[in-house]
Amino acid sequence: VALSANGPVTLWGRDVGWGRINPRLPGVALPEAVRTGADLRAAAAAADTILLALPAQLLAGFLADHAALLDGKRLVSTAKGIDLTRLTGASALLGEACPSAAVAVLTGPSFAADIARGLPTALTLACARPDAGLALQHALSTPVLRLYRTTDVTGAELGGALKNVIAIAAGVVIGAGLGDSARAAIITRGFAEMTRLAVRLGARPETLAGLSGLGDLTLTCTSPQSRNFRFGRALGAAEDFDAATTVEGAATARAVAALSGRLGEDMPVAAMVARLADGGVSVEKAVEKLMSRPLKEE
Ligand SMILES: NC(=O)c1ccc[n+]([C@@H]2O[C@H](COP(=O)([O-])OP(=O)(O)OC[C@H]3O[C@@H](n4cnc5c(N)ncnc54)[C@H](O)[C@@H]3O)[C@@H](O)[C@H]2O)c1
Ligand SMILES: O=P(O)(O)OC[C@H](O)CO
Repeated sequence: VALSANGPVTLWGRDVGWGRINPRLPGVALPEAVRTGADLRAAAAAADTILLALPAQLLAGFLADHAALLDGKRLVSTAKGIDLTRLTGASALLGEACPSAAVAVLTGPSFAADIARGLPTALTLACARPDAGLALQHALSTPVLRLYRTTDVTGAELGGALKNVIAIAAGVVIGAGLGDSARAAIITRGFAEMTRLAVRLGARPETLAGLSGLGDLTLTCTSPQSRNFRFGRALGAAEDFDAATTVEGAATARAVAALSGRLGEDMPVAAMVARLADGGVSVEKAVEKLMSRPLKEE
């Protein structure tokens, strides 16, 4: 919807039979410049830039089926997670499956419903190739969608993935009635964890402090529009949660636990989210464990 401000857009999906209004975006009709129902092969062949809006845990499966159609294109992933099997982000999966493609990630604080309504939004466009990054920044920015550019793909991608884990923790805090002060603590200590792991994996710290890290962390930890926050809130309140809803932070917390073990990095909040999401610890015990860790310098 947003990108059609810049020219024709083809929307491909397995389930676009809903016509011009997606029931998941009520009140937003697709502009005329958006064409749906296309054959993927023909749509991919005609495109030079392709946005892939797939959850992180499903991207590898999609690429196994369709990578040949995508190679050589400018590929932009919106996924915010770490693949649990390979312990990598979307850019590595895309780079491996499509070696001749220019790979980028589009990330930052942005609810689909806000963007579709044309509300002003600022995002990070990360691409290791400066020329392709500059071209994408200009091709994908609109009067209400402002893209900032970086070559730090690792930092941008990890910020977007790790904020979902911390958002679950923030939701747990609110759902369990632990208060706004505790939420501020979990956001801040969570941000320290995010930065530590990302820098260890090659990210620049300033990327984590930008839209893709701190910006998206702030949004996701404070808004009930966030699925990750709502999932955590349900966990904290011992309420049911719709298992069909995509909650990237749950699988990513498990991936972070595996990565932190491999790297010897202490990630106490992420480790606790992984255990909470798996039902391996009660909220009371998780809080007690986090609060009784040895006292240390900030
Ligand atoms: N929804 C948002 O507001 C938002 C905002 C920014 C980033 N993101 C990120 O974008 C990614 C996708 O999010 P979403 O909200 O669209 O997820 P979603 O799970 O709600 O939708 C994903 C869509 O992908 C389809 N899909 C899954 N596997 C497929 C396959 N093999 N072939 C074709 N289609 C397939 C599903 O049918 C579904 O329609 C996530 O990583 C998310 O964190 C989402
Ligand atoms: O609904 P969430 O928690 O997946 O968050 C959506 C976007 O990542 C917010 O930037």
